Amino acid sequence: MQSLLSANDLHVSYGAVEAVRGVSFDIRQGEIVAFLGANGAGKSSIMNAITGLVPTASGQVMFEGRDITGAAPETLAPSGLTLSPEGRRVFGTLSVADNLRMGAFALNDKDAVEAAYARVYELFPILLERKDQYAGTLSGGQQQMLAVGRALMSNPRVLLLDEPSLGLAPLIVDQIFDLILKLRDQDVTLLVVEQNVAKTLQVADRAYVLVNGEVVEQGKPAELSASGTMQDAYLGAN
Ligand SMILES: Nc1ncnc2c1ncn2[C@@H]1O[C@H](COP(=O)(O)OP(=O)(O)OP(=O)(O)O)[C@@H](O)[C@H]1O
Repeated sequence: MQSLLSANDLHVSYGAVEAVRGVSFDIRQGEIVAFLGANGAGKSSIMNAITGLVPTASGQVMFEGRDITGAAPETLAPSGLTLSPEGRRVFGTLSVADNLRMGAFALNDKDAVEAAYARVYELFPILLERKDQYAGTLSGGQQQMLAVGRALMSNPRVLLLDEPSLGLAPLIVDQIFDLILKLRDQDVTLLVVEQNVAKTLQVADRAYVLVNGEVVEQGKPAELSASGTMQDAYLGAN
């Protein structure tokens, strides 16, 4: 399979804090790849560096054969790479439909926008039901669906999901993981950061385990679960 998104020796620093220390990865078309690790392991920093939200200190990020290191976030969505950030940052005083519309800024014709709405409303019927409601009045799970829906409005080929199940009730968590599988069936390649290790390993094709900003292990879920590294990663051992 062809490499779609990759990083080579990626470093991210915040002043003296070295959050990401020489991370390399390679994601191929059609894969669901997970980044796992304890709080502060550097997962969000990797996602944010890929999408230009935080500066890359050194290293290289490639997307579809192009060097996108340090590219501005607004240039990436039009090229097919979109992040659904941690914390469901929806605009509470805008309607559900208007929140979705913001995700479609990269689409330049009305038919494409309508098709994107139709796809998101089919994936999340509750958003259609609530389309005129202020996003701030949605439940946590619905706001998460809106955040993912907004990212999907740009028709990404690669979708980065940062902690999509965080703080959600078990039933909604199951829906989020079902959605990840459904999106893969729609040819979306997924990079998922998660703390819900068990669920994530049920859907992921491969995972990278991070400790203190470094990849300590990678492989297929069955290989990882069999080793003690995962446990160490979550206990914060290094
Ligand atoms: N804006 C920032 N300024 C300073 N330090 C930061 C900043 N963002 C993250 N860090 C630090 O960088 C390290 C990695 O954080 P990051 O958020 O990438 O980890 P994470 O694995 O995503 O954790 P979490 O699961 O808690 O979101 C942590 O030590 C964190 O405190």
